[in-house]
Amino acid sequence: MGLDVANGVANSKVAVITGITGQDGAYLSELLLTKGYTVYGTYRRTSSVNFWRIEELGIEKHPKLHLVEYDLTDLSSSIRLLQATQATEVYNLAAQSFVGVSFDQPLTTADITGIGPVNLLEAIRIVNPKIRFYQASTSEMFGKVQAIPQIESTPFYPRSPYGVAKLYAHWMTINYRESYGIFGTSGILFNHESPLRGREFVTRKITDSVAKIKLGKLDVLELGNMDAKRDWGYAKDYVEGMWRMLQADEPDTFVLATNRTETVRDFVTMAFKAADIAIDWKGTAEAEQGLDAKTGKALVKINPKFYRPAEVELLIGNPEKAKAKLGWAPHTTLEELCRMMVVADLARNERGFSF
Ligand SMILES: Nc1nc2c(ncn2[C@@H]2O[C@H](COP(=O)(O)OP(=O)(O)O[C@H]3O[C@H](CO)[C@@H](O)[C@H](O)[C@@H]3O)[C@@H](O)[C@H]2O)c(=O)[nH]1
Repeated sequence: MGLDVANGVANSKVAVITGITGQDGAYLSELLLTKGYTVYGTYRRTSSVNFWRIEELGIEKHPKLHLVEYDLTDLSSSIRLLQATQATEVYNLAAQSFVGVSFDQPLTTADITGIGPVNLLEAIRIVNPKIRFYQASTSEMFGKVQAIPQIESTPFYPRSPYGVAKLYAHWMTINYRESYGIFGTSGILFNHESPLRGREFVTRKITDSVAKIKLGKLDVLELGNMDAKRDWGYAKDYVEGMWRMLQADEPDTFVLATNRTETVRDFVTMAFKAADIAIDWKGTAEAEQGLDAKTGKALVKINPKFYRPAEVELLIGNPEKAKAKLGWAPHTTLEELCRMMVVADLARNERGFSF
């Protein structure tokens, strides 16, 4: 039994976190280890598995962190995982999580992101129905939003194969809760970012590019739809919310968000500002450019290849329920988050880091 550092008591809790190589998997592992959990973090066999995130957090050699090869699309693998680990909590963070890719790979996305979680729910039903299950649902399920701001009861209207797949898994979690009494909780998380974000997502693409431009390693940042509005929070705040959801008395559905929305363009301006570069926006629609206010040099351009077949134009969530029932609130402003990411990417680019 480990010592729960936060509460000073013995902790025999065992968590399985699928998707340990991702941003949320890394932060959640760090959080649960500090709480004394034994953590089994799963990763998928690929030719180049990369643990740079848990290495950056310095937890890759933690004695209570075990890395396990596992495939979410395989039921027998899911059953063996729960039997072997004796898990008390399962956090399903594994997914094909890039919205843009889901338009090119809709069936793979459906398999991993939609049906994958049902393998875990079935495994829980078979191995130990008392295991608590967290499903990483998403604000992408709101898609073409039916109300502003979005809350737990807002009707869904997904706009991507990824959003549709996530919605299936979301309802299956609720269905297993209602049908079999499984503690299946779904967190509808709005966009959450950090220095550990992958560069395929827009915020990190921006902060990494801004750092490269500042250091003279890149001329121009090319983006798609800069009018899209997102409710961006800090991933570290959000994994705390996931953990709180599984400590509640009852399984439920919760929105985690900041209740503030900004355009991609605003985030670009903010990121350049964090690197002491002022941007002037010129032109309209496809011809829009961001110019260096001092030199007039083009630093940002639209490239239509980054547009999506269908777009989610506006997301903004109200986390009132999580606040009232879980005592959860975001603690990091978008300006602080953006600056943290730019500073990290400046340091990384200076030392030639490439993830
Ligand atoms: N990735 C990317 N997005 C761009 C670009 N240019 C504009 N965008 C716009 O930036 C917005 C955010 O894109 P992403 O950062 O890729 O995130 P997302 O599509 O909102 O999805 C993320 O958040 C979801 C929660 O709402 C998550 O579920 C999902 O896995 C992912 O983390 C989208 O409207 C996208 O069209 C670009 O060059 N790259």
